[in-house]
Parts: sequence; structure tokens; C-alpha cells
Amino acid sequence: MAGKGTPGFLPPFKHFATSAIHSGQEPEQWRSGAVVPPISVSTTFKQRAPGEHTHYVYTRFGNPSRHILEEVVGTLDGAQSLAYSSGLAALLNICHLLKTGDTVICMDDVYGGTNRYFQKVASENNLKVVFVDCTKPKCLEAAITPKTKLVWLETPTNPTLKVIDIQACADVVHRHPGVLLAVDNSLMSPYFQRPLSLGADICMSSATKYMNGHSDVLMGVISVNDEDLYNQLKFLQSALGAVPSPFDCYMCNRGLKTLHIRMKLHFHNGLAVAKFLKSHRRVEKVIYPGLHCHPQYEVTKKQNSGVSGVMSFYIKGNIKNALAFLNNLKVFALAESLGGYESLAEHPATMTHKSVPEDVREDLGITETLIRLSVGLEDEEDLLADLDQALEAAVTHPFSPLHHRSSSDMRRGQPSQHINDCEVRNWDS
Ligand SMILES: Cc1ncc(COP(=O)(O)O)c(C=O)c1O
Ligand SMILES: N[C@@H](CCSC[C@H](N)C(=O)O)C(=O)O
Repeated sequence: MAGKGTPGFLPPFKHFATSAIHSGQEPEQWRSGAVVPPISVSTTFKQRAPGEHTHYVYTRFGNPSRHILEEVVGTLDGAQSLAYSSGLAALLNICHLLKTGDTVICMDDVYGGTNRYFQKVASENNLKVVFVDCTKPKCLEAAITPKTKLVWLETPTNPTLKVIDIQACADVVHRHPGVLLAVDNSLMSPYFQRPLSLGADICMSSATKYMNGHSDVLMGVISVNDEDLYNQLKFLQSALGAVPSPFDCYMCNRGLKTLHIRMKLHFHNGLAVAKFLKSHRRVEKVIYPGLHCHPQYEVTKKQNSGVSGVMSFYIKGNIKNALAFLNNLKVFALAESLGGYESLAEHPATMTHKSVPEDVREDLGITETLIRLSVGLEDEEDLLADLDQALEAAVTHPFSPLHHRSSSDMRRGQPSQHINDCEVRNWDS
């Protein structure tokens, strides 16, 4: 297996797409010359003599398929990377860097499972966790004490899409030696946001989302650019054991090959949907960092090269209208998760953020009329038409369990339409 400094190892590429496709996977490094990296399923590796191994020992410590993925992610994040069996497993590994009595400052709005881990697990295991609105770096500064060892940001936040100025927070945090700044990059992917280049110490992503991008792999990745921190995390990775399977590593690596194309289209469709919702009479308010009216639009433009397809909006009316909207969707599927090629819609208060205490949800704006969308890669016109009909139906037929029709029932009821619209929008002129 080639590695950095090995003769024949590919040089660093100038551009993201070339790195995503080629980094760490020079075909000459495998005897077969296979262009697609082989999946290496062996859990154990033959040793020359007791304790004298070639490169790998046991798959929990390291595996060729995981190694390739970690190389690619490292190149994309501008760092060294490690892969885990889920995003939450990656968070758990980071928290194992801390000791009893240490304090974590966590952004107030975060993914429900992150909130649940900090509130219900970490706090029970002698870590103190305080939640702070880090869109105001002054509030972050005020919250730091000598016991603070980790600041956990998520930007944009899930589900209220607040955007945090990573550089400004890094400036605050690094005035306090010994405090690590970690950023959850799941909603952006390295294509649109590179937290390490903005001063973060740790970049963590749920690769389950955009990085894999096909809603068929659960995975987390961590990237760091400090050798010592990398070694500590590498030790914890095998000591704790929450590693991904070689097959999942292969799948995620495959997903990364199209990340740059997917992200551009997620942005395109996301912006179209956000603008459409903003002017819709059944919509109270849209939250999308790509819209001028977003409170942190300027920060977004400064630190991001684009915006993903995740947005939230408040539907006019009450919970009945929100649920009716969700039940009338035909193209968007009612499902948790985000970042896949398919469009999804969900109700954070009763689904992804149900575990967040109710009063906290209310304070954060995760109300009964808030709906989150993950806009996928379908045709823009079909997406807008679907949202329009579901918004209208939500008012004329508010939700009642007796009238519930699943979106698959609705799809079955559609007249079949032959589609042949291989239209390329930007022909070279
Ligand atoms: C922003 C964010 N971070 C972390 C996670 C956890 O990732 P995973 O489901 O891969 O454990 C999720 C979703 O689950 C998420 O939305
Ligand atoms: N981060 C995803 C994951 C869905 S939430 C899964 C489960 N209900 C939980 O509580 O962990 C998302 O935001 O959709």
C-alpha cells in the first residue's frame, strides 16, 4: 500500500474534484492495477514473525479500504482523517479526549442526537455541558472558564440553520490554551466548508449525510491537522472500536467521487426551493443561509463557497397543517436524515429533535409548525410543484389520521408520465 512519501504516490492535486477522484488510489499500488480500489474484507493480516507485520494487523486498528477512505477525506478536509461507524461514534471518540470534571461548551442549536448525547450521556459521566448561542462570539467568550476543554459548534445548525462565524470563534477559543474547537461539518461537506482552514482544531462530519450522499451508509469522519491530536484520536479509534466496515468505506469513497457535482445541484435546487417558499402564501418564514434575508447571510458568503440543500420553514397555521403538508408530499419522502440524492421532509419537533427538552425546543424555535427539508437532486420543477400542491392541500385538508394517505399511495395514484428531459442548462455557447 502506498502512503505519503512512497515512490509513485500521486502528487497533491490543485482541485477538489481531482483529489476526490484520485487521492490515495493510484491503481499501481494494487497488483491487479484495478482502477476501482478493491474492497479488503479480511479482519486479520498475516505476520512475517510474531509481532512483525507488513502494514496491517487487525481491521479494528486499520484496514486497506478504510485507509483509502481516510486518505481521501484527509485530502478534502486539508488534514489527516479517521473514519468511524457513525457520526455519533465520532463525537464519542472526541469526548474521550476529555477527563472527569471538564466542561464542554456546545452551540445551543445542534442535531437532536448530539444534544441527547451531551445532556443524557456525557453529563451523566461527569462532563459538564453548557449550551451557548455561539453566533455571538462574545457569549462564547463569556462562557469559557478554566475548566472548559472543548467547544462544540455545528454550522449551519440542525434544524434552525443558524450560521456561526468559525474564524471569530477560533480567535476567541485560541486565546485560551488547552481548549479545543470542534466543528460539525455535516450540513456543508468539505466542498462548501473547511473548518480547519478557518481555525478549528477538529472537523467532524456525519458522512451518513452529504459525503456518502446516497442514504445507504452510516458513518462519521474526523479530520485534524495536529499530529499529536491525530495520534490520540487514532489510539482511541481502535481502543473504543467503533469503526466502519470495509464495504461501507468503499461505498462512502464511491459517494465522494461525485460530491462536487452533487453539492452544486443541491445548492441550485435549494436556492430555487427557498425562493419559492419565501413567496408562497401558505408559508410564514423560510430559513436558508443562501437567502439574503438570512440573519447570517454575510458570514455565510464569507466562509462558505456555497450552501447545501437543507432548509427549514414555518408553515402558516398549526400542527394539523404541518402534518397535512408532510402527508401530502409525493416527491419528497417523509423521513429523517438529510444530504442524500433524494428529497426528504420531516417534522423536527416530533422526529429528529424529539429528544430535545420541550422548553428548549420552544426557545430555539423548533415549534410544531417548523418543517425541515433536505432538497435533493430531482428536477427543480417537479420539486416546486410537489411543495405547492402539498402546501395547498395542507390548508384545504388539515391532517386527520383517518384521512392519512402515505406518499407511496399518492405516487401509485399518479398518471404515469414519460419523462425525457435530458436538458443541460448551461450549454457552452
Ligand atoms: C448535524 C449532525 N451531526 C451528527 C449527526 C449524527 O450522525 P450519525 O447519524 O451518522 O450518527 C447527525 C444526524 O444523525 C447530524 O444531522
Ligand atoms: N441527523 C439526522 C438523523 C435522524 S434522527 C435519528 C433518530 N431519530 C435519533 O433521534 O437519533 C437528521 O437530522 O435527520
